[in-house]
Amino acid sequence: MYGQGLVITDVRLTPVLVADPPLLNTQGVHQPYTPRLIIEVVTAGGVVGIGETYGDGKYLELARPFAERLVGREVADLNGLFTLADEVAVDGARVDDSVDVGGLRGVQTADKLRLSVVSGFEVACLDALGKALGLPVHALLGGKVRDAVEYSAYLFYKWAAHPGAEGDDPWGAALDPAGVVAQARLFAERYGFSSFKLKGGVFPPDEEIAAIRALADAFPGRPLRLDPNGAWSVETSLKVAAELADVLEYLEDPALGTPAMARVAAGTSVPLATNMCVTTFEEIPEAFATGAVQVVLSDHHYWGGLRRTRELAALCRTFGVGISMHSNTHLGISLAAMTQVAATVPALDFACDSHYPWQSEDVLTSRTRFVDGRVAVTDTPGLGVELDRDALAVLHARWRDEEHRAMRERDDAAAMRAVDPEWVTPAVPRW
Ligand SMILES: O=C([O-])C(=O)C[C@H](O)[C@@H](O)C(=O)[O-]
Ligand SMILES: [Mg+2]
Repeated sequence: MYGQGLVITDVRLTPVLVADPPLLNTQGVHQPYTPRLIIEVVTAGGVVGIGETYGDGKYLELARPFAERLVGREVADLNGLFTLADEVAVDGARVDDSVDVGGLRGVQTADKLRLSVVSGFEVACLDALGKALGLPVHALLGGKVRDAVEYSAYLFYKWAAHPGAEGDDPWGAALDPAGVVAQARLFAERYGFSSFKLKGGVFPPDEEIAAIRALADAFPGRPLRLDPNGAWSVETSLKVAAELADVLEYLEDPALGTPAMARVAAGTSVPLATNMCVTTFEEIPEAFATGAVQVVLSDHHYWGGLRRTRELAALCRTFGVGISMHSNTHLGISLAAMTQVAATVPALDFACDSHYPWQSEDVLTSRTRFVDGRVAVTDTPGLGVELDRDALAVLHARWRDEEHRAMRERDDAAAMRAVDPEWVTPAVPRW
């Protein structure tokens, strides 16, 4: 025991549904609302630490028994979170080796499910510990090596609005090269981003090549990335890589799985990045030994938190592999967590991904700002952000609302069936 004040006396779990625009990916389209889980860890000393993670049913059913076990432990016992997680049984039906349908996030193992839950609690414990000690989270991780973290604009093909919605959303449609460039200009104007990632795998590769070319013309010399989420064959990947070699900073998950990625890597000088074939420590040896990836896009949610992200960074550095960050739909708590850990990683050579600009709603008292494409690293104790309980209540009420029950599970293919009743998740490779 370090001190009675650090003992966890209560854990609050609040699932929420967050508005999400109709962003297209190779599996379908984002639903109007997406689930997230907000975690609050309360200490005997009266400090509340906050964390955030995925909110679909398979995460909630692990988070609840995990939260019960946490009461009586200390927020400083971060290593203990992992042994505790092993005690929580994972329903075998939730686990298979296929790519996670909703999230395009690589394999779905029991361990990875557990880690995705632990990560939210680890962040909440770090926030509480930092607040109790008067230290920012980055100091608990060893200290920041930069004062701001650079993010990249995350461009999506999208419809003007969700089916049945009244009027267009503030972003409008982006379904061709001109639409993609217009969206990129909005990102550059509103947030100052200077690198751009396009979510691909939506249209035939030639159309996506044209979109990247249009971006290269509109933003000469800026880093560009294309990510079809494994939708292409090795041959198609090599063709796209050859056509865009002069403008791509990297190609992200062009083909599915480490062997296919290794074959692509062997045939191109364009670096390959992944958040699909290397998403667990177990997948690293094969991928690094075969040269399948040159950049790993970490996601602290599924790697098991901020300290595990630093372990991953050390491994990448050892093997000469770059590191940056993947992002899925997330709120400001996770953006703060990403920023705090990214601030501590020495060789962060690529702007990180963030969906945050697409999220018009948040559970914080003030939205986090991007200035010149960067988020400032705060020295405020903990994560440096504050929960807005009213906003949390509103988003939770939506989650409870029977009308939105179907949205509690993210399912991009189901959302697509609203306009194309025949739609099923496409077989891979799609092209
Ligand atoms: O590969 C990626 O970067 C992602 O998986 C990010 C998101 O899942 C994105 O594809 C999405 O939400 O449609
Ligand atoms: Mg990706």
